[in-house]
Amino acid sequence: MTKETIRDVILRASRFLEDKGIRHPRLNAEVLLQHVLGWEKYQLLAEMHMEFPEESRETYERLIKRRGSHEPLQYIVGHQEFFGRDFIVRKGVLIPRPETEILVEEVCKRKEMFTGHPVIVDVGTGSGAIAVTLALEWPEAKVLAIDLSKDALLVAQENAARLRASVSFLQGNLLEPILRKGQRVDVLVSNPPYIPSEDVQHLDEEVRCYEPLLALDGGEDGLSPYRMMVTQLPLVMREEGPALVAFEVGIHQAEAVARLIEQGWPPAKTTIIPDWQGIGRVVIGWRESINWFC
Ligand SMILES: C[S@@+](CC[C@H](N)C(=O)[O-])C[C@H]1O[C@@H](n2cnc3c(N)ncnc32)[C@H](O)[C@@H]1O
Repeated sequence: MTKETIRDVILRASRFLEDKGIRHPRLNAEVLLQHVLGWEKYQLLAEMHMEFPEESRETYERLIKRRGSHEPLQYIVGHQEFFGRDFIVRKGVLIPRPETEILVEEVCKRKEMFTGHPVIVDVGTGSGAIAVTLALEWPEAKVLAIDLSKDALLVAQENAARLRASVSFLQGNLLEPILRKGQRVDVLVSNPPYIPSEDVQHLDEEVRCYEPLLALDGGEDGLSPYRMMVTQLPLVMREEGPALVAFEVGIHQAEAVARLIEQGWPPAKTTIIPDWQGIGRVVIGWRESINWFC
């Protein structure tokens, strides 16, 4: 009997994944095989006609079955790239999304507003993608990161350690740990749960059945976490000097969140940053430096 080549096995796995309704089945089949064999993409392409290594068959078929049940690829391989760095992810923590890179980019663009060692807080840190990236991209800053979920904080701490980022992690409800410490901050950044409760049931199976509900459900209209945080802005933002708030928001939420910031934290100005599809994705609120001697 002729043995199967790597290409044969990939094609069979792709067909299986396609039947299960997985988007980009071939890419998924290849990435999972690279993961099992510990190979780079170029090695896989170069060795397509090689005989499939029998000792890897059981593991590969098990992973393909998991993917066929719509478990996210990132949970199976255990990592996701964010802002050019590799982050560990596993069940219990949201997989960082490319849209969130816009949030980080917009914060980094505004570094010049601040001098010295500004205090940044990332609320709902999840895998730590935002906090760790900001700590590495803005080394002068002191970065704090909060999450309600112990599981998320464990992953975030692991990511900070692996990527050698200096971040202080706190467990608690939104800004409560900061209020408890009496800490004032210069920059507040957050990608909170923002899906309206009713809409959670309509999310893709991959998200709905595998990613943590705590990371998704933003209450009745999806705006509850913003409302809570905005109410606390006057108590947590530094009283003088420049200050910045940057929120990632869901579809059709940008205007409402901008109004919440303007009303809850006068005299803040706001701007909305669209994503690549033109959807308002990031809301920035800022207060310029107040010169009390003018
Ligand atoms: C949408 S995820 C964002 C994760 C990560 N920052 C990212 O952008 O990939 C929201 C995060 O907020 C956390 N969270 C939800 N409710 C919270 C609360 N009341 N206080 C603190 N964190 C909360 C969740 O555990 C989750 O990690």
